[in-house]
Amino acid sequence: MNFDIIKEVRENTPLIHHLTNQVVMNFTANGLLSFGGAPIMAKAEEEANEVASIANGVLINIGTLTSQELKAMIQAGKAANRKGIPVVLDPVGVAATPFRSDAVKQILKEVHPTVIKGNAGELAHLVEIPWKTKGVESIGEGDVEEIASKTAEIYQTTAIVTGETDIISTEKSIIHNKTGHILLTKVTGAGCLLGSIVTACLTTNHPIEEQTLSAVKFYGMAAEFAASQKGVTGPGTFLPQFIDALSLDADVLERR
Ligand SMILES: Nc1ncnc2c1ncn2[C@@H]1O[C@H](COP(=O)(O)OP(=O)(O)OP(=O)(O)O)[C@@H](O)[C@H]1O
Ligand SMILES: Cc1ncsc1CCO
Repeated sequence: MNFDIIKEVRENTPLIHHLTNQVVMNFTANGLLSFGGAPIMAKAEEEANEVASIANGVLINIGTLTSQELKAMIQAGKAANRKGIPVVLDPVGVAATPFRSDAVKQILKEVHPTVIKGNAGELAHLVEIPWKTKGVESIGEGDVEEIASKTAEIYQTTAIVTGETDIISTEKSIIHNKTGHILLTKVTGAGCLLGSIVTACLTTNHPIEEQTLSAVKFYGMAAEFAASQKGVTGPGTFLPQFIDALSLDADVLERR
């Protein structure tokens, strides 16, 4: 974990253009603000180019996708690629319907994501490995490393597969992260907010292995810290503590 990456995000407050789902917009904006970034939620095709061109990073999350939003995602992703700023793709629920699956194929044809992040079921679908899913959730079991490395290889990107152990695969390396807390699976959008935090970390000037590992590790440490706070008895009491913990220094979380 490279503490400088978290520090740099906070010094620079990168503007992150979110084309994300309706379920998690508010939670994501609050979580990113607490972490030290600047969120803007903008999903109209009419402004996709302009917003992406003033942003430092773009997050594309297809959780509640519509055909109109798909056009905006492609525009914003292409603008980000042209500008050379990071693009993170979170193919939420991609295995659930042909509409989502076709949409992600179209995005991947036109946009090159810096990182593809999702749970095992989502990324397994992208690399045609059979996996059990239930809506937006992954309920299967199997070789998660294979899913991560195939995603990285096929899409020439860095893959993050989230779960009890997060797996990061670049074209050259596989990294494991074990921080996290089971309560993250009991609140909606924990994966979605992580996508935003990963995007913010990608705006710093460090190797991608360090940026992605620092993001997932810090995020898991914040969850562990929040869950250990007095009065946390379940998902509802965990949430505000988690938002608070995202604003802390990494060494404070580590000393827990
Ligand atoms: N069993 C677990 N124990 C600890 N942490 C976990 C566990 N499962 C997932 N996490 C953590 O929860 C966060 C979200 O991962 P998850 O795989 O649940 O995302 P997701 O399915 O995309 O979530 P969502 O769709 O709700 O946004 C990650 O930081 C991950 O490390
Ligand atoms: C529950 C849900 N449905 C579509 S997006 C979303 C948020 C978590 O992925």
